[in-house]
Amino acid sequence: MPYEPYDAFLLVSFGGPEANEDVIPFLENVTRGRNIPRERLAEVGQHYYLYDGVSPINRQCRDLIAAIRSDFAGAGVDLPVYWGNRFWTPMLGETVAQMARDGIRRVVAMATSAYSNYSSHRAYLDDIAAAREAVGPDAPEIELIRPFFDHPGFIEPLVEHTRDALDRLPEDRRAGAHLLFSAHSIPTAMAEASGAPGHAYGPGGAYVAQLTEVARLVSERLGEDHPYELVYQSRSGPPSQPWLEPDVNDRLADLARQGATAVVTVPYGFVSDHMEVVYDLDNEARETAREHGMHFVRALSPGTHPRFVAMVRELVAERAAGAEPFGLTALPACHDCPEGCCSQR
Ligand SMILES: CC1=C(CCC(=O)O)c2cc3nc(cc4[nH]c(cc5[nH]c(cc1n2)c(C)c5CCC(=O)O)c(CCC(=O)O)c4C)C(CCC(=O)O)=C3C
Ligand SMILES: [Fe+2]
Repeated sequence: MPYEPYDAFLLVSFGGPEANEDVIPFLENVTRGRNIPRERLAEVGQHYYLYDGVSPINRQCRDLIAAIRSDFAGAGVDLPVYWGNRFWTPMLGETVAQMARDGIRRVVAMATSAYSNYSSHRAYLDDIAAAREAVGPDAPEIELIRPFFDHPGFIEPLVEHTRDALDRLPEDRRAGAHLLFSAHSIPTAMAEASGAPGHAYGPGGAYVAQLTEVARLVSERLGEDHPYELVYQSRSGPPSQPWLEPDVNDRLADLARQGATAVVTVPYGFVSDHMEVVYDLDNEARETAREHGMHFVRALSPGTHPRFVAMVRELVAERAAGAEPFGLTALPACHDCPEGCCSQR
């Protein structure tokens, strides 16, 4: 049985290098037309070379696809699953061309990104539109499921993984351990332009409002009394351009000065433990914590948690039914970013 009205599911992700010789061409793809200093690029290249040029993100996409396929099969959802990346093979454009050759007409897609802002949402919609245009009139219709930041399928794995991380601290350090909810920094102008135009999200736009609510929800559901806060990581761009702060490393140093002895970082701005998590948290932030004599544990991101995988199917059903987006916060989430939504500034 096909799954009305769709005839395929498409995972759209970022892509990452899988060998040393992929690193520079990958970084060129990511930064084309972007204002990123050379030194930053050289530095980011080193993060990848440390892992023999292999980003974990493609393996994580393959694992997620395998989990989605078996979840679909178990629930009787008969949709072939395709995969296309914005910056590395399999490239989105080639996947859309393949779907056209396979006779696929209407596709439901998921971006590996939970929040609303230009880089996490609009850029995916724009790249899907460009890929369809390149294929021409035979290209399938492609609808994206909504940003899922406040769906229980995203929140519940985060709660569980935060609890697991707390359990990994020495027992006498657990009570009172600080939680640092970490998300990707973006330029403040991009943050302010995030979300639906005209909606009063407050300073930092939809992105900061969503991150603030999700940190509150996860720490509330944890049901333990840990001080928590929102921090940012992986800043890029020229120093003259303001990006969201505070940086995770700066906060770790402050907390140490204030007498904190144990910290759990929760990479809740990400769907999987890709390079920005394993390098920027597991290496850099861990080293900062070590220098300051603090215990440091990093929670897992949702990855292939069964609740997260089930969420994908639930959101496909939600989109198929044209139902109101269901979430655990009062923040609006649109299926299709309206015109002007999540614009760059
Ligand atoms: C919000 C956000 C997410 C999270 C949500 C989402 O997924 O959307 C994300 C994810 C990712 N970012 C990634 C890698 C990179 N991001 C870069 C640069 C940038 N990211 C930005 C934002 C985000 N990025 C921004 C505003 C820039 C500046 C340039 C621009 O204005 O667009 C650069 C260039 C070098 C540098 O500047 O760091 C690289 C290499 C990888 C792959 C990791 C791997 O290989 O495992 C992933 C999943
Ligand atoms: Fe990025």
